[in-house]
Amino acid sequence: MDVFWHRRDLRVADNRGLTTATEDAPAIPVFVFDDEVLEHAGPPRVRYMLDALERLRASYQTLESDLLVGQGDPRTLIPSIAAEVGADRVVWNEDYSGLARERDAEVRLALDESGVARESVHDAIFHQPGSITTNAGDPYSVYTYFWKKWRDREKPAPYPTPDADSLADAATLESVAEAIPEVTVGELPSLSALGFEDPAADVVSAGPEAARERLTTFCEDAIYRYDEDRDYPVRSATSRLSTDLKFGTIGIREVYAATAEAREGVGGERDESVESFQSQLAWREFYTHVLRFNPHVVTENYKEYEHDIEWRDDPDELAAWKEGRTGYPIVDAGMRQLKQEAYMHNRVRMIVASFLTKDLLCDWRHGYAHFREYLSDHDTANDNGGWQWAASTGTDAQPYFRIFNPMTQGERYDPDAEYITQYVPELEGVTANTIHDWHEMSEMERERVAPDYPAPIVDHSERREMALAMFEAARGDD
Ligand SMILES: Cc1cc2nc3c(=O)[nH]c(=O)nc-3n(C[C@H](O)[C@H](O)[C@H](O)COP(=O)(O)OP(=O)(O)OC[C@H]3O[C@@H](n4cnc5c(N)ncnc54)[C@H](O)[C@@H]3O)c2cc1C
Repeated sequence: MDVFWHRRDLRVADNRGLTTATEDAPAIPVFVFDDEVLEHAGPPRVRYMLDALERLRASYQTLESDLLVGQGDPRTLIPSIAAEVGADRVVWNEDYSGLARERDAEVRLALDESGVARESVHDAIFHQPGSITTNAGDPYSVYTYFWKKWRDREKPAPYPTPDADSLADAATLESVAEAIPEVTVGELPSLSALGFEDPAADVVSAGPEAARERLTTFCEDAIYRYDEDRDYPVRSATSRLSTDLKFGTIGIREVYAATAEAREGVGGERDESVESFQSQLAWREFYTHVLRFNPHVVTENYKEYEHDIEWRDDPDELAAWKEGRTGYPIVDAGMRQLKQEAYMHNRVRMIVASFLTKDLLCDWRHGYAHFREYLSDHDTANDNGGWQWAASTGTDAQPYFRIFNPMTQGERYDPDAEYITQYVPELEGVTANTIHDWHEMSEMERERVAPDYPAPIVDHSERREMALAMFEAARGDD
């Protein structure tokens, strides 16, 4: 018998590790609530994860099996479970963050000591770290070159769902749960038992069925206007699959296969649009590779500057940003979408991140920590990549003087201020032109049209100059 250890792959379909584990012998599926991982989690993600686990268990039940659920340290629990069932092998899918890799190395060691074979496979991404490199064999630091190679590599088809015969029966799982006190059959702790409050946000529905529905709906229509519409937050032109991909409730091969099918027989702009979506999947893999080879980026700048960047870090300005009351409408709308939906549109993520780092001159680590707490799709690699890109400390090929103007960004990507007024009710009924001119209006005018909405907390042009000076000092420019 093999043990299959679920982590960020909460599904039975298109799961490479599960296919590997069920190849020669029936497998016993296990999930462990790891205290160390939970320390870094936020309520929206734990909510999604518990719901996804509920559905994972149901999938196993329809296959006449069940899910073993443990709580504690996988370094001891996984070897105990393996010993209890006399496992030939423990199998899992790779996780690429530094914390996960350290833990997995220790689990490997413990299994080696107890003489149980173990195997980990690459599942979450198509092309494993180290497989797409420069001609000199180094990992890419520039996305464009990475993308070209990623695009041209063959993409494997989805793995099949295992059948009932390839899984341990429920009675076998019961006997393990009876023998190990930290393990139950499928019993999931409540959010509060795990130390989390109910999230205030409306978290996206969890599990493979919901993910598949999002994928199907996206591939019917929005994928063909993705290239043109993806930057406009009100146009609903993106897939909303990020939380599903983070928890692996849908496999990357299944996602890609659906996009490849959508591409068949279409030409011109529709074809380009599908490719544009596929290139976002490549960004996800690019940042995974960056994190794998640079685990320090979680806390340190990816890019080296001559001197430390002297961030300003004003606590009141940071609080105004977090609460969505900076007086820059598109920024405030984004920050409020985050709190309401545990999600924010990509264009707006770029705008709020640029605003925090380049207008408030606040260290990207504060923004990253806030996103980590509130996003349901927080993913160390993507979140960190996004923040460091915006802060000019990351892999961006553009230099530090890429500074978004929050007013023109709002005007360009939300011309009718529909997104803004959806999340900033104080501006309801105010014309789009007035909203986009908010920074130029007199105090009296602002008071007249929207008395409850704040004046801009900083002057963008002044702050832009300060940001340039801050980066030039860090570069050691005269
Ligand atoms: C400051 C900042 C923080 C971010 N934090 C995260 C995060 O924690 N988790 C996360 O998944 N994405 C993050 N992103 C990337 C991007 O904003 C989200 O992936 C996207 O908005 C999710 O919506 P979607 O699923 O509808 O995306 P779609 O546009 O439909 O894209 C499909 C998938 O491709 C991947 N993807 C898309 N854009 C990117 C990107 N720029 N970088 C990496 N992967 C991408 C995601 O898995 C996404 O689900 C961040 C971006 C920025 C600028």
